[in-house]
Amino acid sequence: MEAIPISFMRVIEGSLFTSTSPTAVSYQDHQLVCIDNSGYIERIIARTEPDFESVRQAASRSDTLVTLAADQYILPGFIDLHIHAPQWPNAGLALDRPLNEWLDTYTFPLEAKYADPAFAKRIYDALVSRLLSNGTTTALFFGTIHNPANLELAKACIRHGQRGFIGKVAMDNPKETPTYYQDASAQVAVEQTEQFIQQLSDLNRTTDLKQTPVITPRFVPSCTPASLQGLGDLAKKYDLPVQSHCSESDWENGFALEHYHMRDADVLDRYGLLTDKAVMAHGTLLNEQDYQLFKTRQVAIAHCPISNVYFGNAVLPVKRILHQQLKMGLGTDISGGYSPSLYHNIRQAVMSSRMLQDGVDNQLAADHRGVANSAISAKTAFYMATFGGAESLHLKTGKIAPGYLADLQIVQLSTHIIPPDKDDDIFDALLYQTEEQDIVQVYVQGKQTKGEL
Ligand SMILES: Nc1nc2[nH]cnc2c(=O)[nH]1
Repeated sequence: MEAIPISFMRVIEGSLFTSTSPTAVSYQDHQLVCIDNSGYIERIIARTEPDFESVRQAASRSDTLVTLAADQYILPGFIDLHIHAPQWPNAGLALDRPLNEWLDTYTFPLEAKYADPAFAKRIYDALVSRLLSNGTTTALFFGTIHNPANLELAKACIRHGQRGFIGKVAMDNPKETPTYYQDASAQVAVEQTEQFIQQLSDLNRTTDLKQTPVITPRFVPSCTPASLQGLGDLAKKYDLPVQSHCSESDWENGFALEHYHMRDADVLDRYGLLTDKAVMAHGTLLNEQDYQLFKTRQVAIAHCPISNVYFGNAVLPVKRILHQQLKMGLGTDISGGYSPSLYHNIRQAVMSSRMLQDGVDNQLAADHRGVANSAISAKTAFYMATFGGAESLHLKTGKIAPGYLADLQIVQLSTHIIPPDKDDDIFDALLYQTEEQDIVQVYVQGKQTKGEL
């Protein structure tokens, strides 16, 4: 009996790299990545398998075959685990100011402009397409306090084909937020968060690419105990992800100690905001006790290495934290970080970790200068940008394997006149050299969002 040909939505023929652990990457030469009609990878067929040729020919006949050039590679799409969508127009501005001054003079005045949904639509359209163009297939976004603008962000994600996790920002503490940009009360902050949950649920009825609402207390200083409590209750009621900033700076750490006589993480925990679906940005000043709390609650950390150079007051000890098996992904933190590219953040994560290991004060003896055993490899940074982020968001993506969502980027290694021949060298060259123009195609749930359509 003749085998019934299986029809795939798309078949991509090429070589791929995917993480297998926080320190290892697998290279698979010349495969067929077969994507089913729901956007999942159904099979990966090696050239040595008996039906490689028949599947390839069937895909070619049905015009669903994409064949890569010899210098192109398939990588998982990246997950930006911390990004402030409204801050995109400020990328690169005022990074020499301290965090609280930067917020007051640059960030809050810009975010207040999103009271105008037309302004929001213009910026969010530009941002979402730029992120996809940089290989980011999923993003965990902070929005603003305004729901019409937050809905524009969700609609931009759907229009361009990006998976968004989106938070209506809650900030109701009148002492730490400007009158022109604050929730009128804790009740308003919580009610509008709940309203946004309903609005996204309605919007999701119109699309296969679901957008997820996220409970988003900006950070402890901008919220009152009443809003923190109300938001913790909502997270439980709807079983939703939570995002906030935690121990990002000495100032933020000091605020919790002064006002609550507790550590920043303990304040969030008191109000039920540290859950297994919580993602806390930065954490540069978390201590060993905080790591234990995060481990117990299964909280993830969004490491934002470029931003941390400006606002973090310390280098996050990524290797130590991953060693304790905490979940961790990578974020751009636009506009605390100036770049929309997770490639740039991968590089900075490696560089910062090496500076942590060697130390920075040249007047100290070598054995007192740094923190031993801190350097991470590009493989570890890649793991965070892919599988680490996916795991933090409970998503079946970030890996190229059967059963995973086909969120993929096709990258061209065009910069080397003499291309490296070892897999490890090709991988490093890709991570260190890729810029936006080298990402030739991007797929989210198997649907193409960048490249010739
Ligand atoms: N980096 C950063 N930290 C914050 N803490 C509170 N708000 C912000 C923000 O917008 N960016």
